[in-house]
Amino acid sequence: MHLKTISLQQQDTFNEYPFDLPVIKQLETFQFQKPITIFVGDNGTGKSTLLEGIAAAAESILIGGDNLDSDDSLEQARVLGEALKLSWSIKTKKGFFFRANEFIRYINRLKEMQREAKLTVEEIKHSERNQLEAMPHMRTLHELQQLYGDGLETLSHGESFLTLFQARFKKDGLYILDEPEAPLSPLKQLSLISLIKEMLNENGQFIIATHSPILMALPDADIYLIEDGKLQPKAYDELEHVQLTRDFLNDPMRFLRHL
Ligand SMILES: Nc1ncnc2c1ncn2[C@@H]1O[C@H](COP(=O)(O)OP(=O)(O)OP(=O)(O)O)[C@@H](O)[C@H]1O
Repeated sequence: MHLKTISLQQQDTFNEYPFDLPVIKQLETFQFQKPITIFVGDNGTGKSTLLEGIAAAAESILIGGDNLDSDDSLEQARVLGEALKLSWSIKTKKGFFFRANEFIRYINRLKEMQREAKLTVEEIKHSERNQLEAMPHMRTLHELQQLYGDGLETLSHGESFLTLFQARFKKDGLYILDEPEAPLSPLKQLSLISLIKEMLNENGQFIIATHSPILMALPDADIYLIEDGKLQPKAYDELEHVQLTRDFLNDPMRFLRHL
């Protein structure tokens, strides 16, 4: 465990986003008790906002390796981050903040980088230019290959996501994951659970917002439901996400005939 508590410092005004959100207004101090903390809640309850604020305050890097300052869409997150006070057992700089949309942009950027490097190497090979000019591009290709294997170009978003996670997980990291299930099939969500379990043995800490009943079942996680602006500890079986999914799968028609 790295991050122990987050506290919201006194604000002058609570009538503007993000401070107007009930979950932020009522935050006071929240204590992380276990290496995996899962935030659950209906759409719009503020899970992403909360995670973004924590990521900003923790100075997390984005999955692409940039810091949060480089992303305009995270401006309010930075404001919230400044209002949050964090306490650590040992502060870590390792880990990352993951958001599905940003990840897809990042994967596309990597693929583009690889494509361009390949093209440039080919061009130089078949030209009169000094062949040493190809070196930096070959280095890029080599580095991408080392990190992500041979398949980066052809992997789907879901496949590259897991490859990338595997490549990026480092010992002692703090991982803040906002709906990591987004590109993943149920089977791949199980692979993600297995990866997360491995990282727990490497002293990883995970803070996850999810709608996935599969990820909510991560063993030994603390689950908090955001409801009426409060963060309420819940057992897996008490969660509406789980109950509703279970009931639906048991008898889809029971639900569908009423829609
Ligand atoms: N930049 C913004 N400016 C103003 N309001 C915002 C901004 N970003 C989010 N909100 C509002 O804050 C509320 C909480 O949004 P947030 O994305 O944190 O919820 P969420 O629980 O993650 O939702 P979901 O499960 O749908 O992803 C929503 O009502 C949203 O419209």
